[in-house]
Amino acid sequence: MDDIARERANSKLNTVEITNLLFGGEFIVQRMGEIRGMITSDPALQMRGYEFLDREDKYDRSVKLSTYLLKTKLSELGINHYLEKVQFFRESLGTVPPFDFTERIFYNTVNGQGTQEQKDKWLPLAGSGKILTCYAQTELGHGTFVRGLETTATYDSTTQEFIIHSPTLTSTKWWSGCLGIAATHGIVVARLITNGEDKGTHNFIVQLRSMENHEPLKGVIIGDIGPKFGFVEKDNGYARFDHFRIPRDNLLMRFARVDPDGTYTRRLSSKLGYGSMVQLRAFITFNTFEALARGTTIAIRYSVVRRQTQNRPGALETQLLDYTNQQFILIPLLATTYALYFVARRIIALLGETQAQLEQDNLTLLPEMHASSAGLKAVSTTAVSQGIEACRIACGGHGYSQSSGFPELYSNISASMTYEGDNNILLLQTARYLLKMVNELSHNPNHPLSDNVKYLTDNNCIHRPYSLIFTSSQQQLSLYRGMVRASVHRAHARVLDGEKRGLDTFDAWNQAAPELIQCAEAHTYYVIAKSFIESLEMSGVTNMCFENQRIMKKLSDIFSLHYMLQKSGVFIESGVIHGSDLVELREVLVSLFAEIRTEAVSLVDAFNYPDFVLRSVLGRKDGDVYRAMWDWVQDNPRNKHPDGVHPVYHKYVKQLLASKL
Ligand SMILES: CCCCCCCC/C=C\CCCCCCC/C=C/C(=O)SCCNC(=O)CCNC(=O)[C@H](O)C(C)(C)COP(=O)(O)OP(=O)(O)OC[C@H]1O[C@@H](n2cnc3c(N)ncnc32)[C@H](O)[C@@H]1OP(=O)(O)O
Ligand SMILES: Cc1cc2nc3c(=O)[nH]c(=O)nc-3n(C[C@H](O)[C@H](O)[C@H](O)COP(=O)(O)OP(=O)(O)OC[C@H]3O[C@@H](n4cnc5c(N)ncnc54)[C@H](O)[C@@H]3O)c2cc1C
Repeated sequence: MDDIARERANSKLNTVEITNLLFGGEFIVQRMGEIRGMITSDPALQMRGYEFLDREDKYDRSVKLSTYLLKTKLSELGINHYLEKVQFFRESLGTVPPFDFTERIFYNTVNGQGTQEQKDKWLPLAGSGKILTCYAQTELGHGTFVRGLETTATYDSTTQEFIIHSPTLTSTKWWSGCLGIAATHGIVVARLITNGEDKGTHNFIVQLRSMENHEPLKGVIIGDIGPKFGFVEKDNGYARFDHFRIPRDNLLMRFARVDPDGTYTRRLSSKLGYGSMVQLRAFITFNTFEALARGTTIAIRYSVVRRQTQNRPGALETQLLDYTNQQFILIPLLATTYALYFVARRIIALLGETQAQLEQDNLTLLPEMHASSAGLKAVSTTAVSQGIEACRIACGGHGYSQSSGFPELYSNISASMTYEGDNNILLLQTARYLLKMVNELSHNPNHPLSDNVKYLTDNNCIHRPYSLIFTSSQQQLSLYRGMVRASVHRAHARVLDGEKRGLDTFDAWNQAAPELIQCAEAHTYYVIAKSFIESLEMSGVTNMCFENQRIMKKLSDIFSLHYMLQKSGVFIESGVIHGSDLVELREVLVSLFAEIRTEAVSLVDAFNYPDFVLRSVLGRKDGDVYRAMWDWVQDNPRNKHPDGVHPVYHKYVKQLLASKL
C-alpha cells in the first residue's frame, strides 16, 4: 500500500459526514459532484497547459469560456441557481472570472441600495450577463478615505440628469475589476452635489460603453491598469469622466433621493451607502476558508507522500508530516481552516439578520455587523495569506513551482488583505467600536452589550485560574476574555493618556494605533475561537459520529491554544497566564498535533477538492506527485523544440559561444 492510501486506511474518521457538514448537506454535495462531472466531461473546459499561457492568452481563454458558459452551457445543463453558477464558473475557468459575476458587487449594490423599481430594471440585466458590470469606488488618490473621493455627480434639474465628472488627475477611478476591458456599466461612487450643496459620496449606475459596438461612450475614458502582483489576466481598470450625463434615476435611491427639482432627502444613516463593502467583507471570510482549505490540502497530502532523510539505519526515510516542525506549521493551519468555516457561517448569518432588520428600518445590528465583518475580514485574510505562504514553504522547492498551485493561490489571496479595505484600517474600525463600548459603559454600567463583547463586564475572567486546564474549552474562553478585556482597556488607556498629555483627538488615536490594532485582532481571535467552541454544540456537529466529534474538539483546542502560544506575551501581560505555564502549553499542543497527525489526510480529503479544481501536482489525491510533475513539464513550450534547441541559441548564443576570448 502506498503512503497516502495507508493514511486513509488508518483513519477512523467519517470523511463524508464532514464534507456534508461543510457544504450544506448530502444533497448539495451530490449536486456539486454532478456539476464537476459536467465540467470534466466537456473537452472545451480542460485546463491543461494553462500555466504556460501569457496574460493576453489567459484573458482570451477566460472570456471565451465565460461567454460559452453564459450563452450555451448553463441553460443547456439546467444550471440556474446562483451558487451552482458560481461553482460552475469558478471550477470550469480555474481562475478568477473575467466578468463581475461571482463577486456580484454591482448586483449586490443595486440589490441593497436600489429602490424596487431600480432592482426590477437592473438586476435581471446584471444577473443574466446582458450587461457586464463593475464597482468603481477607489480613485488614484483615495481608496481608504472614502469621504475624500473627488469624482462629482452634479444634479442639473433642467434636464433631470447628473453630470459625472473627474475634476483632477487623482479623481481618476482606479483598480475596479472588469472596468478595463469588459464592463458596459458600473456603480460609480461620486460626491452628490445638488442645489450647490455637496451631500457626500453616493452610488450611481453609469453606462460606460456602447451596447452596439462596445466603444467607450463619449465623455468616458477607460483603460486597463496593467499587470499586477496576482489576478494576472483580470482587467482591473481606470476611468475618467468629462461632464458625462446620466439620468436622475441612476442614483441608487433606497436611502437617499434627489427629487426632480433637486431637493435632497436621506433616510436612516449615511453609512448605509457603504453596505456593499460590509456584505462583501462577510463573504470574503468564507472565501478565506476555501483558500486555506486548498493550501492545507496540497501541503498535507504532499507531506505524507514526500519522504526526506533516513533517520534510522535500514528504515525508510521519514514522511515530512512526521517531523514535529512540519506539524507545528501545518496542523494549526488545518485547525484554522475549520475555525474559519464556522465563523464564516456565523458572520453570513449575522449579515442576514442585519439585512432583515434593515427591511424594518431598524439599524440596531449595523454597528456590530460593521465591526465584526471588518475584524473578521482583516484577521482571516492575513491569517490565510500568511498560512498559504507557510504551506508553500513547507513543500520545499517544489512548492515554488507554478505546478504546485501555490503561486496563483498566494498572489490572489494576498490581494484580499488590501481590497474591500486595507486590513489595518479595518482593525482600527473594530477598535473604534470596542472603545466606544468602553466609553458607553463608563457612562452607563448597564449599557446593553452584544454577546461578543460581554467580557467587558465579566469580572470572573481577569485572573489566572487556580487550576489551569488548557484543554477545557470553558477555560480557554475565560483566558481569552481576560486577555481581550485587558487589551481593550490598555488601548483605551493609551488614547486617554494621549488626550491627558494635550494631544488632539487625531494624535491621541494615532499614537495608540499599535494597541488599537492589537486589541481588535485579539477580540477577533476570541470571536473565532468562541464560534468554533460553540459550533461543537450545534446539531450538524453533534449528529456526527463520535470520532468526528472528538477530532473537531481537538481542532478547536489547537486553534485556541496555538494563538495563545503565538501571542503568549499578550496573555501574560494581561495576567491570565504566567510565563511558567508556557512549557505545559507547548506540551499540550505537541500531543494534540500527534493526535491530529493520523487524521490529517482525512481532514483535508473532507474539503472535497478534486484534482482538476485543486490544480496542484503536489496535492494530487492519489499522491502520484513525481509522475504528475514530469507530465506537467512536458507541456512546457520551452521543451517542445524538435531538435532540443531553443531559438535564442540561433539568435544570440551561437555568436557568443563562437566568439574568441
Ligand atoms: C453564499 C454566496 C457565495 C458568494 C460567493 C462569492 C464570494 C466572493 C468572495 C470573494 C471573492 C473575491 C473577489 C475579489 C473582488 C475584489 C473586489 C474589490 C472591491 C473593492 O475593493 S471596492 C473598494 C473597497 N474600499 C474600501 O473598503 C474602503 C475602506 N474604507 C472604508 O470602509 C471607510 O471609508 C472607513 C470605514 C475606513 C472610514 O469611513 P468614514 O471616514 O466615513 O468613517 P469614520 O469616520 O471612520 O466612522 C464614522 C462612523 O461610521 C461607522 N462606519 C464606518 N463604516 C461603516 C460601514 N461600512 N457600515 C456601518 N458603519 C460604518 C463607524 O463605525 C463610525 O461609527 P461611530 O461614529 O463610531 O458610531
Ligand atoms: C486586486 C484588487 C482589486 C480591487 N478591486 C477594486 C474594485 O473592484 N473596485 C474598487 O473600487 N476598488 C478596488 N480595489 C481597491 C482597494 O479597495 C483599495 O486599494 C483599498 O481599499 C486600499 O486603499 P488604498 O489603495 O487607497 O490604500 P491606502 O489608503 O493608500 O493605504 C496604504 C497604507 O496606508 C495606511 N493608511 C491609509 N490611511 C490610513 C489611516 N487613516 N490610518 C492609518 N493608516 C492608514 C494603510 O493601512 C496602508 O498600510 C482593488 C484593489 C486590489 C488590490
